[in-house]
Amino acid sequence: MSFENALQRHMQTFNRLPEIEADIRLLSEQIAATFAAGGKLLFFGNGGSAADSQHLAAEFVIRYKAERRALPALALTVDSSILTAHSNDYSFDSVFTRQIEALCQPRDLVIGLSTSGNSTNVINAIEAAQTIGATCWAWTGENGGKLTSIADHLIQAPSTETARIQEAHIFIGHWLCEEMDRRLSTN
Ligand SMILES: O=C(CO)[C@@H](O)[C@H](O)[C@H](O)[C@H](O)COP(=O)(O)O
Ligand SMILES: [Zn+2]
Repeated sequence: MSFENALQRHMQTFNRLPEIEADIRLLSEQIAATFAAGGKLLFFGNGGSAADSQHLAAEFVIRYKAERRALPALALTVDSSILTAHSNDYSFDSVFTRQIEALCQPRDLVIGLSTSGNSTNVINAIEAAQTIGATCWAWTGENGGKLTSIADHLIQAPSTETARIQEAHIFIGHWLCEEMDRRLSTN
């Protein structure tokens, strides 16, 4: 794909983000309510979405732009001992499920990122979190895959291309951080 073509596809995806603005705003309200109630955010995904998970968890725990209190968020993609022990002894399909069982509480909000919507370890972890009673969001592409019929709520980035979907996901994540700064800023 040429540079111009990639940029055009990126712009097309971003121009369509207002189509899902209501979903993004609902998530923002739910995240604020989760923090207010003493709950935490749990992020997970594979590959680029694993990177997005830890990137966003860090923004909440450390800071985005404004000074505000530390916000509780965890990425289930970062502990190499947990990831390797579970995958070696059990299965990669349940690598996030085990951590959900250990860490997730009913008042938490779970965000599983999967551009295809079909990654088994993401699906299994969302189902485990639903059993616990947490609120479960899936961030996918516009097709949404299997997660469309499983997650409680969806952010369906308006593209079918993995890279463009990931670019939209990180934009949405940053806007959510922006919103938490606006609500909780102390300066
Ligand atoms: O970053 C990329 C592609 O841009 C890849 O690492 C990509 O995230 C991986 O292939 C993932 O395994 C794809 O999984 P998913 O998004 O379909 O759940
Ligand atoms: Zn990537």
